[in-house]
Amino acid sequence: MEEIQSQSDNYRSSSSSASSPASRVPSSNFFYLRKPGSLRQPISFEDSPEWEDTDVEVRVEEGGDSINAATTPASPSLSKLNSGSLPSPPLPEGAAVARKIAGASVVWKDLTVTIKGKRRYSDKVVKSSNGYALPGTMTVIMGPAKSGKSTLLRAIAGRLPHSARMYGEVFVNGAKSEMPYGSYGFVERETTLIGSLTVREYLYYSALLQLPGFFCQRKNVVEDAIHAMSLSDYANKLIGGHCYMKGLPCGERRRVRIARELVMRPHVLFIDEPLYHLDSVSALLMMVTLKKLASTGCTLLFTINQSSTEVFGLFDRICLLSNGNTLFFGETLACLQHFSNAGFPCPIMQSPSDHFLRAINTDFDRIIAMCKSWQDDHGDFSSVNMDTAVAIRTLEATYQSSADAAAVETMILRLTEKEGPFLKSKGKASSATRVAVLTWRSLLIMSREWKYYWLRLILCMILTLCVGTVFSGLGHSLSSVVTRVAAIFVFVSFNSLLNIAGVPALMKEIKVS
Ligand SMILES: Nc1ncnc2c1ncn2[C@@H]1O[C@H](COP(=O)(O)OP(=O)(O)OP(=O)(O)O)[C@@H](O)[C@H]1O
Repeated sequence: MEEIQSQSDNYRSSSSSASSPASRVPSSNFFYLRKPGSLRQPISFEDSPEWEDTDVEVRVEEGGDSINAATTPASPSLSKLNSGSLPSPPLPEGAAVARKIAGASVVWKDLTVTIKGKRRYSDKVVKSSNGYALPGTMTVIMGPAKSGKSTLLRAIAGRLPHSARMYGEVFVNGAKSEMPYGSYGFVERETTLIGSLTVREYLYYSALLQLPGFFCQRKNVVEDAIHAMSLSDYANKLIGGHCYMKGLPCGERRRVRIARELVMRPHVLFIDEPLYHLDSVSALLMMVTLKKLASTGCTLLFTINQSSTEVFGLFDRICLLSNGNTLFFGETLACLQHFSNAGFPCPIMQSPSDHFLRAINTDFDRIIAMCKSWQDDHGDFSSVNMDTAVAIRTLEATYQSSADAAAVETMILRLTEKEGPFLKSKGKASSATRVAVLTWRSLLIMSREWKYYWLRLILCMILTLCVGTVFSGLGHSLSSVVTRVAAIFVFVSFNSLLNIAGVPALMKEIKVS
């Protein structure tokens, strides 16, 4: 402990400015952070009056904060869906309504995950993690690469691979049951999109494949999803990105993937790395859009490797992981205070997320060792002048004995002491509908891609001729050459036909749903 203390002091003195830890926590204005304890979202399902899966129209004042009030244009669908409540007075034309989704409280307790390698189960990838995500909030799992972020997210969502073993408990609305189909959405880091459909078409066909009911009812959920993900400007554009078609920008493609899950109107949305490969502007736009979505009541839980200061300021709670260990869980501003208390105050002008990851990412040790001679000549190029392993141990020990950890336990107890309403399954599209959609969509795609289809077919024929020549040159009999060539021809053209028709992507969708 003495070693830790001396290292902490060493770190403190090497940091760029300000001596007292408390004074190092930047003002909320600087980091766009709200004050600790100022979250006013419902803390459990009981506090969420709109539990049933209905929409509530809320008048939005003109000039209201667009981040804090998600608005959708008044549409007949909303009033129809709201039929269980008293009829509301007609809204003026063009008036905006804020849509309320009943989020669900998600709690994970003592969650540990091991993954089976070639022979045996690995060391723990996630170790005794505790935390919770509440309706109307954004909770982020942050940490360096390979720290177990995606594994924790998958474990909470019940999406671990078969090779993984999970210990501990996950509660949804206080109950230990699995989340039924359609009550939650999970957005993978990379999912296949069908390039020759427009955004609207893609979402429409996804809705048809995923939801039961009539075709016309899907239009409303699709329009809502487009609006929620700020995709209105791209709704009629081709997704593209293959067969020489110009694709949508990376940020919009990510938002389309999220919108695809939103057509189910999930209570909880899990997203693995929503900012993956996004530049800073697209990342901010993505986060503002997600913040808007969270403000409608949905519970958002996602992983992030790193973020800018502005983006960091939008998060409500943070779960900081390093090598599977939870170094902090709580409100974002409290995390800054936690680092400060442990002796790692965030230097002025440094992004909190950069600072956290700098302090806990062991890869930096290697870089510093590599640059040692250069560093001697040019002074310290890093604000953290301390063994990362020691920093991790210090932060973990400080967190375990902190009031933050105790507060998390109390909150978990509160959220799990009573079972709330179970989430209901949304039902599935019938097999007949799926077959019809598959056929119709494949025909549509082929009609759009026939040019590329024939191009591939011609390429296949050239390839076949070349292969045939090689075989003939090797002295095979004519009949066997013809047979082989025909087999290759059929195989390659069938394969390209399937690819073009978007069948693999569709099969994946059916499998997931
Ligand atoms: N299916 C799997 N099979 C074997 N090992 C796995 C599997 N999934 C994860 N791991 C291992 O678990 C550890 C944590 O992986 P995980 O993907 O959860 O980390 P991460 O923080 O999300 O990393 P990144 O940001 O790089 O994706 C890694 O060492 C990884 O190799």
